[in-house]
Amino acid sequence: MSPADPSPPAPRTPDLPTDPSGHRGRSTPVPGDWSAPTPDRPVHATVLLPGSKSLTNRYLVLAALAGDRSRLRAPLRSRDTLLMADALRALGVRIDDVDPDGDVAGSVPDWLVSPPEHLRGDVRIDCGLAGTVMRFLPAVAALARGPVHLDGDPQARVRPMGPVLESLRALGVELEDSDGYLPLTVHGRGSVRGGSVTMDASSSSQFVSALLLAGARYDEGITIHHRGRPVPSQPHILMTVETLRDAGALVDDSEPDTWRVEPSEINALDVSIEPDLSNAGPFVAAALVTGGTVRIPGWPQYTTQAGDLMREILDTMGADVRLDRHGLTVIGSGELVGIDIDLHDAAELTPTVAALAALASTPSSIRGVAHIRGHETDRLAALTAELGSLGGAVTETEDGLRIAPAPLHGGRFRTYHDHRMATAGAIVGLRVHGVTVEDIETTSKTLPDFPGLWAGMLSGRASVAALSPSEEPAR
Ligand SMILES: O=C(O)C1=C[C@@H](OP(=O)(O)O)[C@@H](O)[C@H](O)C1
Ligand SMILES: C=C(OP(=O)(O)O)C(=O)O
Repeated sequence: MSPADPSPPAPRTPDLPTDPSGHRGRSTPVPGDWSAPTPDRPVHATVLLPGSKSLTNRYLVLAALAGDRSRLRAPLRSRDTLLMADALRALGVRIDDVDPDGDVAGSVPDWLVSPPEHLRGDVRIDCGLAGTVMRFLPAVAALARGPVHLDGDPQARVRPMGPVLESLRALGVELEDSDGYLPLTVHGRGSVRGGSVTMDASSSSQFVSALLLAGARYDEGITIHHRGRPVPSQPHILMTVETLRDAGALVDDSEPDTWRVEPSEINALDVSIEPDLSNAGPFVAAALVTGGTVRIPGWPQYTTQAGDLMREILDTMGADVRLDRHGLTVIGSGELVGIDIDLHDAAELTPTVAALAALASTPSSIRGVAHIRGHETDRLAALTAELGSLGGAVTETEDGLRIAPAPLHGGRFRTYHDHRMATAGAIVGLRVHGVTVEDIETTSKTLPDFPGLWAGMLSGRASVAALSPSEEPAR
């Protein structure tokens, strides 16, 4: 549990959910909306999920800064990782598709990443709405030779970046920003002095990860001290530390709120990317909601992914959850109870847990996630508005949500350019007829073809294999 987590600095102009008609409650479906399927029987499926966004983008950055060519096996190819790859290509990194070794069913090409001798400047980088791109790349761009301009989607311009930018300045980097936000220009000089810096990382763990990932290549390495309210999403910092160690960097994370990376070469990597466990959330949730069975092959037995917390969440909310060396199996009983949980360490799961909570038979409380007001949208306001518009009894608190049981009805679920809002709408639709989701394509931020995967899970098509009855784990 994290200590009380009142609001960290809010995004500049929060993308507050407002209905253009000025009305709360049911809004009318719009042509092009996605009709969330409501299955008439329990789901029984094995779902092959693509790689982790967070691991793919960390390994891409490290491979770009390495001394030799790296191989990323089964990387995620979604908007966030393709933007990262394109940004690194613009800086002079070569990234080629190669066939994976062996004929692995459902596999995607590997990436071979060849770093240039020097990163080049005079380039423009589109960050889209990717926190990992907009936060990680300024620290990399500082090593380029020449100016690097970064901008993104209109919603990206309100996501906080100030602490990472101020820290770079303190480490000797020249940059022009928009008062702590995109757009910005980093004037790369080919090297960065580095050293010690104190920052407030209470609005995003990505500020710490950004400096750590590039810090081994700074002349004096980097030491980061955090001062402020607790840093959220801490498993993501451990992920950064472990990926750096995979690349041979010396990292000291033994002191709370302090991280040190020694200056060193970054070794070439040959790594397999784990499936994305946060993206697995809505799929394993389907077992709980429908009283079925969903199996995710390749769910790691050890991981730094925050999404691994789904196992505990589903167990608490009523599922039978089994992890073995083949992967994860979640078996729903038809019962779905509420949860009282601090999601400070796994904040990106909030929309999934909130959707489950709205379907639960007892009340729920989600705490410790004030900072997700600066995620893709103000997720606390968005979830309150959208679950509420379907009849949900949702109260926004200073650092989370309280959700009481209430009969839900169909209606339009707006998504605010937020992939996890879209998948939250899909979860509710599993049990509530007539839910339509606005802009389902926004899921492509971290998941290629979510509608296809979802339909496949419900019907046994595509890259999803229905379990034969003999394979079904005993209840
Ligand atoms: O470093 C990363 O890959 C991420 C860190 C977390 O960000 P916050 O610390 O801003 O929550 C997480 O929510 C995000 O989805 C991915
Ligand atoms: C917060 C998220 O993304 P980002 O990496 O853009 O911060 C998320 O994926 O839930």
